[in-house]
Amino acid sequence: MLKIEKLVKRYNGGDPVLKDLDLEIGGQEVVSIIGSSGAGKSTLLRCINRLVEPTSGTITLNGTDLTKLKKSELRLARRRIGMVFQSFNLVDRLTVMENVQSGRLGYISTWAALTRRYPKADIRHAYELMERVGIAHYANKRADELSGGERQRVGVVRALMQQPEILLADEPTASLDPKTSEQIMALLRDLANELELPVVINIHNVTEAKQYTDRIVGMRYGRIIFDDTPDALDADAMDEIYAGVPAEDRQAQGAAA
Ligand SMILES: Nc1ncnc2c1ncn2[C@@H]1O[C@H](COP(=O)(O)OP(=O)(O)OP(=O)(O)O)[C@@H](O)[C@H]1O
Repeated sequence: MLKIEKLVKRYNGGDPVLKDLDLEIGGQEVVSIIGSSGAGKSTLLRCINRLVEPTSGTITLNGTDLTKLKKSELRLARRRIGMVFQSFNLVDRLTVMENVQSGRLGYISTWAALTRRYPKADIRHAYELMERVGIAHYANKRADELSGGERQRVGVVRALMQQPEILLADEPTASLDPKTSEQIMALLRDLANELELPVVINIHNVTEAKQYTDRIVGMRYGRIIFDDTPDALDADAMDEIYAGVPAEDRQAQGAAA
């Protein structure tokens, strides 16, 4: 269970970009966060793993208040939070297996990692996950030899290797073509169910959010103004979330649905 209470974020003492935000995410829910550019979606996601430091408020993951952790404790806590990125964030010159094993960095010794002496159990687990997402045959290929969709599958497996308690995905499909994008969304949804893992996806494409996620959180100016099932996201709710965004831009974001 992730519980966010009264979260505030100001960058450099400026106006708050997250304003007393409350949010609870539990179980194997797949939650999408939508909202126009600048609404605070990325800031919210990055506060959860403290890539961005919250100004005030609490973020509790299964009983641990992440906002109170010191640096050394934070390193351990970050293992519990998997992250998938828009630009995949792979090391191009490393193989798929090496990239995937970097998800274990918080668990194994630096020496083992540097010499690529991965524990047998980690190799077995990596193969299982790579099989599951369809990239096992690429284990020894360099990451930069893969397509975007394949690279994102590597990113997903790397995050799952951490055995996280929650998976955060920051616009995971924004760099992909529409068909591949749908495949990755379906994969995230299915993995959430199979692994009983909550997944939070920051996404611009509202059509995909509606199709592949259980719950939609709509943000505007640093506040949550919609939190409901995809069916409840009607034209009025869309107008409220995207007020002022020209219709053609909503269309471009898939937000016309
Ligand atoms: N490092 C930063 N320093 C100062 N201001 C920032 C920083 N990062 C984000 N902001 C500001 O915080 C606000 C929220 O930005 P954020 O990136 O969280 O929005 P978003 O909803 O994810 O937007 P997008 O969909 O365009 O990624 C914006 O006004 C942005 O300019």
